Amino acid sequence: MEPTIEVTGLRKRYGRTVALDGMSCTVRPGHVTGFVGPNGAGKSTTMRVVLGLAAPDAGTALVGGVPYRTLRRPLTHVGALLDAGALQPSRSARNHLLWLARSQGFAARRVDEVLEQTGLGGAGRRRAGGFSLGMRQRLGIAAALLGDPPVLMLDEPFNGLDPEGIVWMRGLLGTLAAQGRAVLVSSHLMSELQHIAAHVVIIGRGRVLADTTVSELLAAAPSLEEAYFALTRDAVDFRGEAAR
Ligand SMILES: Nc1ncnc2c1ncn2[C@@H]1O[C@H](COP(=O)(O)OP(=O)(O)OP(=O)(O)O)[C@@H](O)[C@H]1O
Repeated sequence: MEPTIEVTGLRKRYGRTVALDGMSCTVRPGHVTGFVGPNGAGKSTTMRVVLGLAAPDAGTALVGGVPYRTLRRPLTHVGALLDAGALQPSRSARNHLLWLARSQGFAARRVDEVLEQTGLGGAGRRRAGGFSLGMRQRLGIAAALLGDPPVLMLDEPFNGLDPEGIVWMRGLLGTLAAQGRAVLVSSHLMSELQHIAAHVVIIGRGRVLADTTVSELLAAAPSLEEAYFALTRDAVDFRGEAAR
């Protein structure tokens, strides 16, 4: 499977709210692609549509050229971190991952590998409900890595991480991309993206405002943050909703 995410002409309304308004972009392998935009711009909705968790009103979303729902053993194709809080609180971290692994026919050994890889080796038997936000993020990453997928889609993976966790996450994302995977990372932390992303898709009000390399943006603006502000000035969702 070619590690790509291709989104074409996605439209999605929730009642009167236009969440996606013709979203199109392609995420390619070998580098981290940053996915940024103001609150409510449509980042999570795009990711949910790619994963088949929300149905678009129009348009297509393909992973490696096919819709996610047609993938057999999907975790071997796409690893996703959408909501790190989405776990059974009474289950241990290890059992949470074992349950996922069994559903996909992975060996239990793989669970221990991803626990180690995410720094949770010593916490695997602790109740996930008692985890800090940063630990939940790590557990969410562990789940995303379980199937060793060529495509990763991570919604705000830096959330809740302490400084050591942030450095670790930077390194991990760089390694995953260098291994030839397609890595899509949404974040509001422009300075973080400037560190790790080679490509950025900037969105506003459900559509793409810029889909370009970080170096191209930095050639026109002193920082990624300033480039972002210039592009999104008129696309702040909850303050501009009436203008739609
Ligand atoms: N299930 C839903 N029901 C109703 N409205 C929704 C739903 N999901 C998303 N929306 C709306 O769709 C728009 C896009 O939301 P989305 O969560 O995709 O944005 P986002 O870019 O991820 O924002 P944030 O940066 O705040 O996480 C918002 O106006 C949001 O309120």
